[in-house]
Amino acid sequence: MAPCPEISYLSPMRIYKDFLFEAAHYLPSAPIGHPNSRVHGHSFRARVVIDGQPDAKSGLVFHFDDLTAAIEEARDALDHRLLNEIEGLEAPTLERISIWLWNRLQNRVPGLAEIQVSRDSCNEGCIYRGDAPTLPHAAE
Ligand SMILES: Nc1nc2c(c(=O)[nH]1)N=C([C@H](O)[C@H](O)COP(=O)(O)OP(=O)(O)OP(=O)(O)O)CN2
Ligand SMILES: [Zn+2]
Repeated sequence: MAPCPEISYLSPMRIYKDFLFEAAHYLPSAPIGHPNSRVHGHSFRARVVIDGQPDAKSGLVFHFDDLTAAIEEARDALDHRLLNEIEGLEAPTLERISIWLWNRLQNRVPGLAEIQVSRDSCNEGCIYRGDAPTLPHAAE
């Protein structure tokens, strides 16, 4: 039977690495006077997930040293910054940060499957799995 094109193949092996960054932002779409419209800071947690099969010889899907190097470059661009000043993050929501990280890492991380960005302090997060069919923007 032919596979259903709407259900993507899920690899049986996933590896991931988490990293933290602290950053300031404001949400330009917030109403004037709302706390979200003023500069404030968050502690963010991000997770980079890779799908793949372990190499027959090395046993590795992707070496964590190489993943760490890619992450460090992206983390350095975010940590202790005003996110709104970063190209592509003019509206720095969890959703936009997830997309930004995906775009930043996809050429350096083979098998990139998912980016998660969360704020543990308020139990909120975003999971992004890369380019997908365009969805309506509920908040616009
Ligand atoms: N869908 C989304 N909604 C909101 C986002 C977002 O990224 N995606 N972001 C915000 C603001 O960043 C807002 O500052 C979050 O505020 P809140 O949930 O009240 O959390 P705190 O400011 O209390 O966070 P602390 O880190 O605990 O100070 C709003 N909506
Ligand atoms: Zn905020």
